[in-house]
Amino acid sequence: MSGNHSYERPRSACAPLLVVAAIIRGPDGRILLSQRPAHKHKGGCWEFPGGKVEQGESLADALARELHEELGLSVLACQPFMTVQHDYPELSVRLCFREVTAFAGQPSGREGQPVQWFEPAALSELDFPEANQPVVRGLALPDHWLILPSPLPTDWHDALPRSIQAGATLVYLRGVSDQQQLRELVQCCHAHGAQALVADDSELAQAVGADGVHLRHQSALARTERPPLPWVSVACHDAPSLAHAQALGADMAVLSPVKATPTHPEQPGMGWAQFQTLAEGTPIPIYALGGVTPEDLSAARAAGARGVAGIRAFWRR
Ligand SMILES: Nc1nc2c([nH]c(=O)n2[C@@H]2O[C@H](COP(=O)(O)OP(=O)(O)OP(=O)(O)O)[C@@H](O)[C@H]2O)c(=O)[nH]1
Repeated sequence: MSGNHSYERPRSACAPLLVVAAIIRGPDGRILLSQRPAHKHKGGCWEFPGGKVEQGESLADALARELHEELGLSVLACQPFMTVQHDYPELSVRLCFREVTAFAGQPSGREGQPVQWFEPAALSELDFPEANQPVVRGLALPDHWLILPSPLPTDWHDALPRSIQAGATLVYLRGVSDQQQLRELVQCCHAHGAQALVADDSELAQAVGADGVHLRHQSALARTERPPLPWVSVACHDAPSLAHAQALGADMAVLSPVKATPTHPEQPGMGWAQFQTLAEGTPIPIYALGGVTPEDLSAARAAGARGVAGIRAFWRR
């Protein structure tokens, strides 16, 4: 904690307040949260432990300092998770979330703040600062998103479970028109612990037992309401489509193309810098698509993505 407890928007500059916050998972998968003191901005809300980055301090140093001061923990390893920019009426914040993958010490609220471990599924019931919503939703999503190759490879009975086991626990079942085959694909996803989305059609999703829909670009633009399903994703290419995904109440967006792909070599790709600008302006978990492989996860996270999506590079034959 720094000594300055004021949270008024600085009069001279409107640069967002830079904050680093930690997603700390215990060995049992629960997540550590602390409760903000009543007198502070967003007092009484649960938060991911952290605080303001001081002048000249790196994010890693700020995180290490805050977790030591607030919880008595030493950070041994961490990686970017998501970056969220949010405008409260009274101040703008740029929240850099880091996933702490190794730490030493027993956490305790060293400043008298309540701290508690929560099951990930319990987070959606808690009162968080508004800026945290994309992260709370993002925590329920996987790092990897698999888009089914089309036409469906004949060896899918082996390759789909292998791809899910490699981490793609969200699967977009595209390009399959046969309902019976779609049902089998959904069952295969569920049997291996993955959720399944179908393209655009919520009635079809319900008929085949899928968990949601992925709205293609034009189909999303033609809608004014969110389909009534647990998961809704939207294909986006620019700021207006991301804004529309947000207005629909989508749970996530897939932003493409990040890089040129063999199928669309004429499209140059927006690159990570533009991706970052778009992702940070959008309060929805965003997946990077287009010439991206599972190995791009760190670059994608550093650019504010929740994860990476793809076809061939995510398909394990
Ligand atoms: N630490 C933390 N801050 C958050 C989260 N979400 C969120 O909107 N914030 C906002 O980010 C800002 C962080 O400031 P802070 O009060 O925690 O900073 P600090 O530890 O340096 O405290 P200080 O005021 O005692 O110097 C606050 O405006 C807070 O409302 C979160 O999950 N964790």
